[in-house]
Amino acid sequence: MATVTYDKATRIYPGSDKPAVDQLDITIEDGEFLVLVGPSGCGKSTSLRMLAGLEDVNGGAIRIGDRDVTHLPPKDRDIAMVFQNYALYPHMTVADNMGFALKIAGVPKAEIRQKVEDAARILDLTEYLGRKPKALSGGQRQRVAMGRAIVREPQVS
Ligand SMILES: Nc1ncnc2c1ncn2[C@@H]1O[C@H](COP(=O)(O)OP(=O)(O)OP(=O)(O)O)[C@@H](O)[C@H]1O
Repeated sequence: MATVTYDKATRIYPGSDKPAVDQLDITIEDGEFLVLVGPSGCGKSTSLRMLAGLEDVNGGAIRIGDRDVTHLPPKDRDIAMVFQNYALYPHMTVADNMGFALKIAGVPKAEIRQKVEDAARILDLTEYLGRKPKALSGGQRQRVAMGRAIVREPQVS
């Protein structure tokens, strides 16, 4: 894990005259669990998407540990994120969904199986590993999306 720093980070969407996120200044310490609370449209998702590299930062900077990631592409940031719609692959089982990023990264099959089984135990998903997402409840789908983030053991999740 690592410290995450927003240093007056600002996002102005093209065509908008008002920042969606205006000089956000916050440090999230290594191991700290932070919840962003605020009214709809106040900029919570935009703030997370800036950290993940899915939105341009138009002012200020974002750092992960000592690295300035402000202009790094998402793939170089070592971040995992769970999206609101979970973005699960409908044709894959729960186990394959959870292990997919590791498979792409070339991790050996036995190691993937072990990591997926460990994450499934934590998330109470063991009995669903062979199911497809359409046969799961909303909460179970959400936990699969979390499992997919956990198995990668990223620096930030
Ligand atoms: N792609 C976009 N283009 C232009 N404006 C956008 C875009 N995405 C979000 N916004 C605007 O930026 C502001 C912040 O949106 P954001 O999605 O970060 O809010 P939020 O706090 O996560 O809201 P919610 O709680 O409803 O999910 C809103 O006014 C929204 O309309």
